[in-house]
Amino acid sequence: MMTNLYTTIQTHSSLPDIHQPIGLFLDNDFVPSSNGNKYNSINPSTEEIITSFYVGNKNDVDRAVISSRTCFNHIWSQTSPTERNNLLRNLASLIKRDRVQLAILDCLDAGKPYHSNALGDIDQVIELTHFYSGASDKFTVGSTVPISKNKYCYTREEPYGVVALIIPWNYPFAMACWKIQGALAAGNTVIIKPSELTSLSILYAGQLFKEAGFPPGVINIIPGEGHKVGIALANHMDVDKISFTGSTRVGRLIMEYSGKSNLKDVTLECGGKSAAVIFEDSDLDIVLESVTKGIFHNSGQNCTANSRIYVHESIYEKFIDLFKCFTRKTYKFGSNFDLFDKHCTMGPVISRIQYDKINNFLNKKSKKVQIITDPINVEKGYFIPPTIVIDIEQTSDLMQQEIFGPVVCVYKFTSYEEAIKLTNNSEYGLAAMVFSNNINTINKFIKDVKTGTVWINSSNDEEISVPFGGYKMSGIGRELGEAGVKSFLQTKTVHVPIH
Ligand SMILES: NC(=O)C1=CN([C@@H]2O[C@H](COP(=O)(O)OP(=O)(O)OC[C@H]3O[C@@H](n4cnc5c(N)ncnc54)[C@H](O)[C@@H]3O)[C@@H](O)[C@H]2O)C=CC1
Ligand code: BAL
Repeated sequence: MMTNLYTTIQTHSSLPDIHQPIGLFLDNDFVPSSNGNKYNSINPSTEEIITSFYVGNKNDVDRAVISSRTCFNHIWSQTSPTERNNLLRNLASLIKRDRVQLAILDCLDAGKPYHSNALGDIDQVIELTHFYSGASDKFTVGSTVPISKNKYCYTREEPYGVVALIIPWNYPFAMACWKIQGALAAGNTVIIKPSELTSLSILYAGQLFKEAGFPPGVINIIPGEGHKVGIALANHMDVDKISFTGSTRVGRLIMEYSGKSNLKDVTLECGGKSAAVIFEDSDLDIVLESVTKGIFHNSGQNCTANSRIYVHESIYEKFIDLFKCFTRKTYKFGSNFDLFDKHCTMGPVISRIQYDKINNFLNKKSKKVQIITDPINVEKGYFIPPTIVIDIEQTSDLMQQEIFGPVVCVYKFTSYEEAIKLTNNSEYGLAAMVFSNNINTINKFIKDVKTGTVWINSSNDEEISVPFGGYKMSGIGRELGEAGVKSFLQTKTVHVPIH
């Protein structure tokens, strides 16, 4: 019997149907998994099945590693930086050509409002791919070190070889490309495991990698569950490097798997509980625009979401009133909760599990805590309205744990010293936002805060050309910019005598 490896996904009549691959992408072909197992993709706004797709297992991971290793040894390691740059440039054009299809898939699969979120995610990837299409001969250079009149040393920056990439569901296509493009520019072959919740856009992109001209085995895509495919990749003795984005809980496991297998290099982008600190001299229009986007964009499912807000006591009441109004005006579910509605700026959260987890956080709050939200009436879908929590204790779970939903805790402070102490009182250290018109306050905050990113009078306006990553338990290493290529290179030192 012929195995069907494609399906057609239909959306609105004004949008194209999608010719969707549903197999594993191995050696530039879509193939069934070795045991034939499939997983359903659920639309979080309707709870309906979009399609089902093949999910891999340890055998499929072994096949993928052999393919990636063979390709690395015999083909990809022989390519020049210019050839790699050209292939990435082709890829950028193809992603641009199929921007709408990719945005539709992330909209359906991850519940992203099509106009206000999904298209923007793909646009970021187009920019990123252009950026990295000039990277192979620029961010891969070593250095020359003078030693003495009889000797110098130089370093070569070399790819690891086979790298495994494990990504989450909050930005399905973007998170995949943040890693893939950098790893390829550095000259590695890659095996990517998307989240089992959101595998469609990266599978679709398998066709684009092939069309762009990447040889078979440069990019293999093995969808599947973390406890099967993820573990098999992280434990594999012939995977040279692993780059992971997701929860801190799983990030710790990835380190363990590396330690217990071949000590593969590890990059981790994990959780966050980022604080926005609003001083009394800040511009409240800028504050409102920034912190609402910083928590409610993508339904709060951002590792850098400003899920804690500390406000100076002198403007606290005023801020709460304005914040409520601005949120009501700006973050709206589409009419009939339709993600394709032009006015939709807020979607559901990803899954029933996340929906229950977020509601549990809210239900477990202590009596004195107040929740400001507008209840919604919806029959289907994992919709949680924007939720502002006040009168909350700094030590509570809501304040300390990553909720990963449209929930923000607001707390008042009286002095700079208290504000910075509260900000740094977190096991995470991904990002912080400071709002003030006083350059001295800002400079002091930048120096004192223990986070990998600081936004000044803004929040979550990402730039693909600068490093991104966390202090403390938010991770190890950096992505994006030059760092996003360097993290996929290892250094070889050469000692050169001069006789
Ligand atoms: N910082 C971030 O970007 C993200 C943070 N999270 C946090 O994690 C919480 C739980 O979300 P999950 O989807 O369960 O995240 P997760 O960390 O379990 O999943 C992320 C990726 O890791 C894989 N994975 C899971 N267990 C694995 C294992 N033992 N070995 C190897 N790979 C494994 C998953 O299949 C997925 O591809 C969220 O509520 C949020 O707090 C989730 C997604 C992204
Ligand atoms: N905006 C992409 C990374 C994150 O916030 O999860």
